[in-house]
Amino acid sequence: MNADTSPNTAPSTSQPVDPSQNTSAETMLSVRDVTLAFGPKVIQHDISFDVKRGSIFAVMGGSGCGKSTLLKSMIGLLRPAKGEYLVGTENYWAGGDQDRVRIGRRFGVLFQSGALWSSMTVGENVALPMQMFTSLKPHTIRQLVELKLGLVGMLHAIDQFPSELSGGMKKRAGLARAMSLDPDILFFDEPSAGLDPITSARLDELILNLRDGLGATIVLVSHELSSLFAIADDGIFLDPDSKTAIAHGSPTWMRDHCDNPMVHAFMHRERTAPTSDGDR
Ligand SMILES: Nc1ncnc2c1ncn2[C@@H]1O[C@H](COP(=O)(O)OP(=O)(O)OP(=O)(O)O)[C@@H](O)[C@H]1O
Repeated sequence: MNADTSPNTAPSTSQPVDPSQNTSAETMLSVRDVTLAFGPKVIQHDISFDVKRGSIFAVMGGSGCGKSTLLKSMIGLLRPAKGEYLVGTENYWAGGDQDRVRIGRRFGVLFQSGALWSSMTVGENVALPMQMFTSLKPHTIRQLVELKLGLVGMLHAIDQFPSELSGGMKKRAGLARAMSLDPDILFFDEPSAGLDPITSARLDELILNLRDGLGATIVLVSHELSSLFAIADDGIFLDPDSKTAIAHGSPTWMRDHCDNPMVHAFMHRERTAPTSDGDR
């Protein structure tokens, strides 16, 4: 991302920006001057960035800075106090509920826990969005479920219940369900949380395969540095003190070239001084 001031690409603040970003790729999601708040409590303000088609975009920052709040807002669970989200050319919050439901169908979400229905098999979990939102016939749904589970290496577990799965398998099954309706954008909340390093590395590989093999566009929240360096093409770093973005670029660029002390410390796993909110 360069410091271009065209409305499609420019962060509104003067944070350090990675100059190596591909600004010509199609923008799938544009976050424009967004402020997030719970009542009078502002969590982040004036956040702007673009997510490009076929890229992996990471929302980064220390604990409590507002990563999950931003993700929640991007998937339509929290209306921003100010600013807008453009999904392709559509303004997510500008229309009515029906418009939001329609646009939201273009999103697939993988929650931290996998969020599978415990009383349904893996196959039934993946089939559910298709049964709810399409008029596909049962045998077509079954074929699609098998396809999605095959993509994440979980076809063998189609008839198992979530309680029979390991943490990594639950994530994979959750991923298959997130892809159930062929979303334009996948959102992952801490995909590696709770996984051992090997399982986490396998999940990273799978996420890269989805990007490279299917051209998936992915937005994720993570503070797993090894995972961020391995998979993310672009990202934003949120600061809990100034309550806005303080760097914009790939995690490797932030690690190697960003001289903001907070970003540098985070990317190099250094301790920073406790802030007013305590030692995060
Ligand atoms: N429903 C809510 N009402 C009021 N404040 C909230 C609410 N949800 C989150 N917050 C506050 O918003 C801030 C950001 O929380 P959030 O969970 O988005 O941070 P995070 O960066 O995702 O943290 P972590 O990395 O620890 O998961 C925190 O101060 C939190 O207490």
